[in-house]
Amino acid sequence: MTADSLVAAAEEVVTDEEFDALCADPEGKRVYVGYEPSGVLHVGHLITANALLDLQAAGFEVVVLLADVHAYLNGKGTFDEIRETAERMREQFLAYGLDDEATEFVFGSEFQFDDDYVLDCFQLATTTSLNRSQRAMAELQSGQTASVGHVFYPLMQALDIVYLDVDLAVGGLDQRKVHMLARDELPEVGYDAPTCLHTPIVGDLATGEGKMSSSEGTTISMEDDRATIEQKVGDAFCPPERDPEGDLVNPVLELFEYQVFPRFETVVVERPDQYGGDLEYDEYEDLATDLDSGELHPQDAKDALAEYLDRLIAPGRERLAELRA
Ligand SMILES: N[C@@H](Cc1ccc(O)cc1)C(=O)O
Repeated sequence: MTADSLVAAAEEVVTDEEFDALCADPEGKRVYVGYEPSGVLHVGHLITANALLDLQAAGFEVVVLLADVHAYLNGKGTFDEIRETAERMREQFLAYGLDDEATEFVFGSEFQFDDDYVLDCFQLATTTSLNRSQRAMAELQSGQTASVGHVFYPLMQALDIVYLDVDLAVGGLDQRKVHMLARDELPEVGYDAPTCLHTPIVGDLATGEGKMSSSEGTTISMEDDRATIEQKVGDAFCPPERDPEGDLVNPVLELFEYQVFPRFETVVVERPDQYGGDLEYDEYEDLATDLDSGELHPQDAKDALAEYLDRLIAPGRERLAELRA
């Protein structure tokens, strides 16, 4: 089994050999993703969640870290607020399809205040340079001056991998520097270097630039109703042809590639008979090629994307509504 066949939306694994060895015998192997609690899941969360679903299906044990202490260190609110948000996040992950029985949800605060953890963290603080830790964090908070909390953050993230007894650390490509720090620095304090898997980052929906995020620009969240999804996707940047240089990112295609095709066997683009009738795709590449050639009109692609995103999000959206009622 390879990274590509196992996790449909993996951008890279570090290293291939280590990952292949884990996949050859996933029994009892643990994978995790950590999330700073946020009240509403959005596409960024869902892409890593897809990787977890794939790995769960392949036989890995899945751990979801609700990183309450990290969110606190990152200035995301009072500790009580963060804990409450984490609980809502858990509900939405389950509604999205993670198996309740097979998924272990852990709050960071359950183990990050233990004496051994804290002492290890301080030891890592003595062996890791300030510069390295700050650089690892820089990706996460663009333009922000690092606080002392921000340089403890990556050290703790590295130690989480050890204390959660994780074999494979999963995260978006933006977690790469933290994971590389973990690979280099954990052995300095006597622990193994973790194997890592990184999922792609989807560009902003409206412009295709940068990273789709909930704090800036346009993303799709689990709160969005059908009409909102249609409107956001309808307004999305979707150049009719792919850019051979690869500089122009098409977020509509990215969502098909990383979000829709990994979760559906076939994608049907509905079209009235006078425009050639329905199109059916088993593979992302075929859809992208048809968009390039003009066989598939961007508007029809967008309508189909809205339909499939809505199907993915609906159970979590309903769960959110129940929690609020
Ligand atoms: N750094 C992750 C959150 C995280 C925190 C702790 C971890 O162990 C793992 C992940 C993010 O930006 O969302």
